[in-house]
Amino acid sequence: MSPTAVHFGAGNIGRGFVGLILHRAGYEVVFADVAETLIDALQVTPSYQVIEVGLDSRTERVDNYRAINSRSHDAELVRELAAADIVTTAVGPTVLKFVAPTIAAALLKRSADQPPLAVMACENAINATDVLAGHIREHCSDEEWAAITPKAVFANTAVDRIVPAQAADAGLDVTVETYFEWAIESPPFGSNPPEIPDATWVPDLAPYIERKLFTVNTGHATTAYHGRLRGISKLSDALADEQVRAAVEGVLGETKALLVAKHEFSDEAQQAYVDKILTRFANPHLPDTTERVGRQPLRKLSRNERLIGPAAELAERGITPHHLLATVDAALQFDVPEDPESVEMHELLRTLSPAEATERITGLTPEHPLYAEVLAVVGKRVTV
Ligand SMILES: NC(=O)c1ccc[n+]([C@@H]2O[C@H](COP(=O)([O-])OP(=O)(O)OC[C@H]3O[C@@H](n4cnc5c(N)ncnc54)[C@H](O)[C@@H]3O)[C@@H](O)[C@H]2O)c1
Ligand SMILES: O=P(O)(O)OC[C@@H](O)[C@@H](O)[C@H](O)[C@H](O)CO
Repeated sequence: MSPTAVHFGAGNIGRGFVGLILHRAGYEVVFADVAETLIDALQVTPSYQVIEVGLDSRTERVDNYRAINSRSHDAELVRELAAADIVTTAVGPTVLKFVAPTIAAALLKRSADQPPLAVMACENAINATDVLAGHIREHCSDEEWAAITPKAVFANTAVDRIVPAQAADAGLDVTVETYFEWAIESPPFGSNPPEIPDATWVPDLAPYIERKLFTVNTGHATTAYHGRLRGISKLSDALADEQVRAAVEGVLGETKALLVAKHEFSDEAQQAYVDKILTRFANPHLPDTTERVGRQPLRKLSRNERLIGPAAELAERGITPHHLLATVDAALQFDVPEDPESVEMHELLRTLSPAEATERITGLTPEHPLYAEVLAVVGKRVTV
């Protein structure tokens, strides 16, 4: 019988990356999602395709999965999780708090004789699994938490594969880039890591997740926000624009300086990583958009995220990150009525003073060396 992995979030990265890699590793994947139509489709469709586009394009078929509606079938999901080998998430960092109660209930129900459940959040955020574990902790009494901890292994991960929003007529099939990396910290598992041949096991995740978030995602966000300001919709077209490209190379030069100073990456190795990423963004076969990549600007402008995170650390080292500040300015102008965070951001810029908006949006306070620079940028966009 196959081992079982329950995966929360059957969206783009869920089907196009985490589900695929777990399937390849021999797991029966149980997708859990709140989107009824998606779950209904998975329940009646025995397989879907992952279409990798770019150099070495190929198509893979994923089958041997089941699907559970996590909104209407929580009890069934708790039973499934209590018996599973792995649980992963790709729901978005702000949604982790909503899946935590179900995982907490399953761990309480799980027999102490079973091997521990491997818990791995696959979100674009630093230490997302620790955040999930924190939410699970909030749902437990001290006694319950003490009973749960031997029954789970919490491991942080960094996932990297560009999976754009899919065409309306794609069904369950997912178009993705050919590149992928799933880095998982190995120490929490001791000598017993789960069998996932495509994973990269690392002794310390911090350099990997920071390099990923502050290079791939900082560069991506910069392409999206500057591209959108110039009226460009397709991500690869945005990077082809001379001014956008200069902005992206500027921010990646700044984050390179930080990453090289902070971690054991040489200048050459980090530049090679940057160059590779720029070719990934430029992939013309990938139908990615500035709207998707810029989504949820309040999350992206928050204190430890891809823009303010590295900018703040550079300022703490005495460097003014002019290019990152220009991207913060472009992000504050991201105006997409269908994106609730974009709407909320403009509401904040309409109703708060520059100081209030700076603290509320970026989490920076007046003592921080970056504060004055960011206040000046926010001040230009406040319309009170
Ligand atoms: N798309 C990418 O290129 C990519 C790459 C790496 C990491 N990520 C990260 O993966 C996560 C998901 O991104 P995505 O692009 O797949 O988004 P997506 O919107 O395609 O998928 C998210 C899925 O989560 C589901 N969901 C929302 N709330 C839920 C809940 N309470 N319980 C269960 N399911 C719920 C949604 O219905 C949706 O199907 C994000 O953290 C993102 O940053 C995305
Ligand atoms: O998913 P987000 O909103 O955090 O960021 C948007 C994109 O930058 C992101 O999804 C990338 O495509 C992905 O992180 C590549 O690995």
